Amino acid sequence: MAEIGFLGMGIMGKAMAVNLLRHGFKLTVWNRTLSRCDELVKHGASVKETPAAVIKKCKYTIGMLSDPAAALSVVFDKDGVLEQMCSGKGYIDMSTVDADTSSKICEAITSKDGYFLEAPVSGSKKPAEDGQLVILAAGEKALYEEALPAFDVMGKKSFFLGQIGNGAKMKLVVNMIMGSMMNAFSEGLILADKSGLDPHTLLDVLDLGGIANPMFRMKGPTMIQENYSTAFPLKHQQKDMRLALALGDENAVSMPVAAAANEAFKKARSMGLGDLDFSAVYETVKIAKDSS
Ligand SMILES: NC(=O)C1=CN([C@@H]2O[C@H](COP(=O)(O)OP(=O)(O)OC[C@H]3O[C@@H](n4cnc5c(N)ncnc54)[C@H](OP(=O)(O)O)[C@@H]3O)[C@@H](O)[C@H]2O)C=CC1
Ligand SMILES: O=CC(=O)O
Repeated sequence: MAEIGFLGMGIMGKAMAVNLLRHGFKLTVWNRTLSRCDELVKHGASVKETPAAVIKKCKYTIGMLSDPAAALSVVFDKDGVLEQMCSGKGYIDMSTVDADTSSKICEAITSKDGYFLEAPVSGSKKPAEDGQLVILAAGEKALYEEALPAFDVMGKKSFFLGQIGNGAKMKLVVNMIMGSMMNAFSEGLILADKSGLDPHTLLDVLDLGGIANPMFRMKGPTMIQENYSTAFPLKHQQKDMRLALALGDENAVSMPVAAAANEAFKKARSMGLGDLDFSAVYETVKIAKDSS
């Protein structure tokens, strides 16, 4: 089995890489903060000191980075992906970015005769650990097919959505809905509490009805306990709202609900909650309640 490169050992990258190693894939990994690769070595990964060195060694390489700036930096900066990209090699960016960022990366990779695929994922830390992600790929079909054995380990379902940008857009639409739902859910929890109802009973009622969903089921109990242990960092959810709103701008789609949700996530960031789980947006609603 050919060795796969993996750039970015954050919450998601690490979970996805460990899962691949557990299933017998050989990986060479890199992370900006190199010490974060130590745990991967214990699971059998090799480490290189630059993205370029990973690309040189591997037939194809996956990137899982925080945001557009990070995704671009890893490709274009000194010792980056582009330096060793050449014919026969592939790069798969699984970060959540906008279609423009993905197109810039695609153009640069293909100008070096390399293959490019964008493949953002739906699903958080636990689905990444369990290989239960939903993969939203677009771009070079041949690279998609080459990576399918790895996608089948990382995810429960992979979609090939056609031309570059479609995977990025699909991911932003999904996360725009998720961020808006999280805000409505937070308001509901407070409204129940303020009206003299038990929020736990609200969770039971929700779970039996037409709007039952895994997010309410998983996040509800921890939010009531004010436990925001990070699975999906709030700063990344706000980035996704911002990028989704920009997509709305481009297409003249009015999104007042998403715009309000974005404001709540911005407020949470200004309160220093950006590194907590995105469910910590609940704190912005609680403040209003506590001060009344
Ligand atoms: N967590 C989740 O539930 C999900 C996240 N996503 C998306 O996946 C991506 C990764 O998320 P997640 O793992 O949670 O994020 P983390 O914040 O845990 O990790 C971010 C990674 O990006 C690296 N990074 C940040 N800035 C730079 C830079 N300028 N140059 C090089 N590397 C950089 C970090 O390196 P360092 O360690 O050095 O800081 C780290 O490896 C994001 O786009 C996110 O929106 C998608 C689905 C679910
Ligand atoms: O991007 C986050 C997720 O849970 O999906």
